[in-house]
Amino acid sequence: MKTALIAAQGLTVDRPGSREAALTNVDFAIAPGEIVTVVGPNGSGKSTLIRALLGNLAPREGKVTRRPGLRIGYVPQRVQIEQSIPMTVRRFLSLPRRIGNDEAAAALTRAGVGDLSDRSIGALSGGQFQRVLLARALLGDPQILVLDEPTQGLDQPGIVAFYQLIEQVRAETGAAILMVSHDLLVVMRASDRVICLNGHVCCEGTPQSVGSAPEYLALFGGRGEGTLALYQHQHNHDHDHLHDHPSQVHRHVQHSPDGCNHNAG
Ligand SMILES: Nc1ncnc2c1ncn2[C@@H]1O[C@H](COP(=O)(O)OP(=O)(O)OP(=O)(O)O)[C@@H](O)[C@H]1O
Repeated sequence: MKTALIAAQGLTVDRPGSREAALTNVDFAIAPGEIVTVVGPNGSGKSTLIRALLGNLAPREGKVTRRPGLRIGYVPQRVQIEQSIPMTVRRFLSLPRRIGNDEAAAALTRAGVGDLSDRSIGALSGGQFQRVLLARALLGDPQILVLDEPTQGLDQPGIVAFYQLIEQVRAETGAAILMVSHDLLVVMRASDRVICLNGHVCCEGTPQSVGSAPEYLALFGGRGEGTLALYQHQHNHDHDHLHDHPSQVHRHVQHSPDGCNHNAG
């Protein structure tokens, strides 16, 4: 792997205010331009991993290394905006750091919402607001974009459109993408790697081809083709036949004694 932008070795992180681990012995690395999707059920430690990688949470054991001077763009899981406070999109982009009009316009255009600058934040749809958050994360020309469940609350066409946008951002800027999703089945197809978390790294691999699931293509009416993939990871299957299909291989890293309990394939 090219020199990682962010790497972690043997990361064990406690739940806040507790000596109980939210994450145990996690190794992680993301290279420049790579798209990595972290999936896992609720409470599996996805946000904890992101916070530890960003340096916002100190690990009990292990270490995190970030490339010196690394520019990170972060799209948070939830942002509480007081609807009654009148604030335009343009002004929102200047919080907390004042930015110039050209920079704001470029970021909004790149996020596909170049026409929303003067709109009130409170009047945006969920999908528009996500794009404004993305625009804000793009300010400062990040080398890596970190998105914590960015498609939460979007409908399926909205998810497809958002993933297409992210692919475009990667193509145009070369930024690496680290995306978190609680959806165990559907991931962004452009992901170079999918990491399945359940308190530890349960398994990782490439996303499965959506072409193998005609009912899924039917569901999306073709709109998801090339964008979404099913990620199958039954834990009771035979791996031997996968050697003929390298694109379908995933690697089981470690099992907890009581199993991963999230068979979703
Ligand atoms: N502020 C907190 N105080 C106490 N426990 C917490 C706190 N934040 C997270 N935890 C616990 O740490 C564990 C991991 O939580 P985390 O938010 O990382 O999971 P997640 O995979 O991101 O979940 P979700 O999909 O629901 O966002 C959970 O058991 C959770 O209850």
